[in-house]
Amino acid sequence: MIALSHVTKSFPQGRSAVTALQDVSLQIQDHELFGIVGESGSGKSTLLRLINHLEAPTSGTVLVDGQDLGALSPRELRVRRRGIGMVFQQFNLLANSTVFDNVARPLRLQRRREPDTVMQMLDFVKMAGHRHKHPSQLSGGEKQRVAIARALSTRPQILLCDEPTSALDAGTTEEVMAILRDVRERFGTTIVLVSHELDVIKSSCDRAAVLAGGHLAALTEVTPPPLRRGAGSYAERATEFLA
Ligand SMILES: Nc1ncnc2c1ncn2[C@@H]1O[C@H](COP(=O)(O)OP(=O)(O)OP(=O)(O)O)[C@@H](O)[C@H]1O
Repeated sequence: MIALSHVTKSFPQGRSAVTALQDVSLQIQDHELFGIVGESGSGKSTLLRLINHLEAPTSGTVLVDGQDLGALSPRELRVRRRGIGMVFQQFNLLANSTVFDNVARPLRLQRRREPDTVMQMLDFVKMAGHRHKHPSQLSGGEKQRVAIARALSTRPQILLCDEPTSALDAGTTEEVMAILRDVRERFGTTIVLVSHELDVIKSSCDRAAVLAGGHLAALTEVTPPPLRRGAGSYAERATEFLA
């Protein structure tokens, strides 16, 4: 479980400070697909970065499975972070490495050579056939699928996704969201998904936090849409969309 309790995060700015999050308390359960929505600047990315301790809270506590990551030594934190994968809007793939090498990299950093694991992950995101290509030869959706495979290569219990579909068109967005739903089904991963796109959160999340100006404006169950976008025939989807 991820538990934030009365978390405030301020960034110094000149002589004053910007408060990105103000007294936020929430819990994310294991295996949940949890959304974080809000307008630009509402504190979504900051909340996500607090979970793997890329940011430290100014006050309050962030516990992951009961553990305060801020209390760990740098070495312990590095080990702990292996259990928390991350996916970004701009994919962050290494341009000079092949698809295979990009996915293998987190394992190599742990001195693990597991080509079978890399291929399993590439199979899972349906990119095995592209393993010898470089990122510049891929579409945006393909790059994001590779980035997801890379994040999964070390089998994290938690996957943090920061606007993973914001650089993608609608059809590709649904493909990537379908993969994230499959990740949760197949591996039981807890997924925290930041997006400003309400339909992305609506299509996939169990619950969502709504942020406004750094405050937790609402914490809500998400009711799935009657028909998932991308599911059903074109005629069904067109009728649903237009009705
Ligand atoms: N490292 C930083 N230094 C100073 N201010 C920061 C820093 N990171 C975030 N902020 C400020 O904190 C506030 C929240 O930023 P954050 O990136 O969390 O919002 P967001 O909801 O993710 O926005 P967006 O959707 O535009 O990415 C903003 O006012 C931002 O300028």
